[in-house]
Amino acid sequence: MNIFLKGQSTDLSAVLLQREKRSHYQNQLEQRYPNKVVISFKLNIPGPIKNNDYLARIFQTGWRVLLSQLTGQVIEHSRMENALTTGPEAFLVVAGDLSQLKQLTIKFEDDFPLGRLFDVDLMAGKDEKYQLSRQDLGFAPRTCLICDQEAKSCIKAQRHSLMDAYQVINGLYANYYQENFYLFNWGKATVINAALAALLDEVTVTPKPGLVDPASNGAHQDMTAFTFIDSSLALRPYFVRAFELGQNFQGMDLTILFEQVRQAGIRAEQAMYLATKGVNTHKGLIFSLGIMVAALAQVTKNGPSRADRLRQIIQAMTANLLTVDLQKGLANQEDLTAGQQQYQRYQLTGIRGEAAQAFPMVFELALPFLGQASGSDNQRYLDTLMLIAGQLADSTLIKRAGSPAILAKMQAWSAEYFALGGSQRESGRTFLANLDQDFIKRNLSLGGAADTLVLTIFLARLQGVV
Ligand SMILES: CC(C)(COP(=O)(O)OP(=O)(O)OC[C@H]1O[C@@H](n2cnc3c(N)ncnc32)[C@H](O)[C@@H]1O)[C@@H](O)C(=O)NCCC(=O)NCCS
Ligand SMILES: Nc1ncnc2c1ncn2[C@@H]1O[C@H](COP(=O)(O)OP(=O)(O)OP(=O)(O)O)[C@@H](O)[C@H]1O
Repeated sequence: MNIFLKGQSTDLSAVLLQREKRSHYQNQLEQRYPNKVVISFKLNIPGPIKNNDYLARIFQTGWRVLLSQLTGQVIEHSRMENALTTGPEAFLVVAGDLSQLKQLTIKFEDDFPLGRLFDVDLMAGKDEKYQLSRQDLGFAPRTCLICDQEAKSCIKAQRHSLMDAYQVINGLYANYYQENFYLFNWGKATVINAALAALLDEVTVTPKPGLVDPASNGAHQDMTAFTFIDSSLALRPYFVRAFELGQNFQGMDLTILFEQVRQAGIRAEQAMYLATKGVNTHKGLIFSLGIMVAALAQVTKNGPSRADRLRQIIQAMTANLLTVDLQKGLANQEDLTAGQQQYQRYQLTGIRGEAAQAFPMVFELALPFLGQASGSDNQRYLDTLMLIAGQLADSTLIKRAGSPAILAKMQAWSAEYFALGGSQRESGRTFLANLDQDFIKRNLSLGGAADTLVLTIFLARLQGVV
């Protein structure tokens, strides 16, 4: 893959002019916010092509990652220019200590896999040291993209060809956005924020067939979008707990970690019912997102990791799940849950099967799709939801329809939606609005697909692709 085949060329004079503009703007910001730190954030791409869809994607990913590292720091102002042929660039004004912030941005440039493609500059007006260099803080100067020498000396000596640089950048791009994607060792605050944001994102997506959204409570009489807000916030301590359980777990037998999360999940269900006055808003997600958060914390506890390792942890955690819940469980219980009934009647494993296979719908279908989808966030999420709904054995949908025959119909509705252009076209949007009305009339809902979308958004946020 070569990401430099498209895009408008720029030239040295445009680059120099833009540098002037940046420096002018940075000074203006310094005057306006004399006690704050001004961060200038841009890509650092050699050659004439400095902006195109691929480079913009890298930029957005980096921006997301940087912002997520700044959680807790007050951001006073930000500005972003995406469309410049000289490359996308952005500014942030942040409250905080200059040297701490500099360390954070050095970590971003050095440890984040796409970080070497960025240039992050910091300035603080009041500080004695107006700008800090890497060397001031005891860090080595930036190394060249291609070899281990100092970047400045390679540039000066013109040691490498542009093609060599392109090859490295193409490699970084392919490596980062591949299916087996990179997982940064995010830390608790970032992961919990991503989980809560994903819950709130999903309920905000409109119009979803039969589901609760801000415009309609769909085929759910007992809840509105507000109920989901209350429920999401009530789950915060549970996700913190799930993260801590995952991070602290030491043993070899990961089914024990799963049991610990499940115990916490049972308490979280009570917290949910208390917050929603007895309504089931997030039962499925207490289970699936709890597993995901704990597994992520476990797999990144000693440093960055990758999606396939995360999936291995999830599989190991849930190794006994189907046997315990669906085989032994059925023999001992009188009141079977919807999921258990569906296993008994149709051998469908539902949410437990998804978890035991480490969420193939999320990792193999929805995430790669969302990463490439275009349009507004709402459009990308609607398309992703409809893609999931066309393929998932959603136990909520089956329960409400009274038969798994609904799955073939759902597959056909999903295919029709995409044939009509999906969220990008008026015809697709009209189809979806009608489907929503139809679902409401027939009391159908897509609870499992909605949950799968939440898991997808959670990971996409951490990956930086939304
Ligand atoms: C496994 C869970 C989700 C219960 O499943 P149950 O059989 O009651 O319900 P059911 O199968 O209908 O699904 C529950 C929810 O999962 C979601 N869902 C449904 N189908 C799917 C699917 N194919 N993929 C992903 N999510 C799905 C929906 O939101 C649905 O409402 C969980 O609540 C549980 O383990 N309950 C037992 C008590 C417990 O241990 N609680 C603590 C939970 S950690
Ligand atoms: N935006 C959403 N709107 C509605 N349901 C959602 C939404 N997002 C996720 N869901 C999931 O759908 C489930 C709700 O489905 P449903 O109302 O059929 O479940 P139930 O409470 O088990 O059944 P019933 O309401 O028939 O007693 C929730 O547990 C939740 O996980």
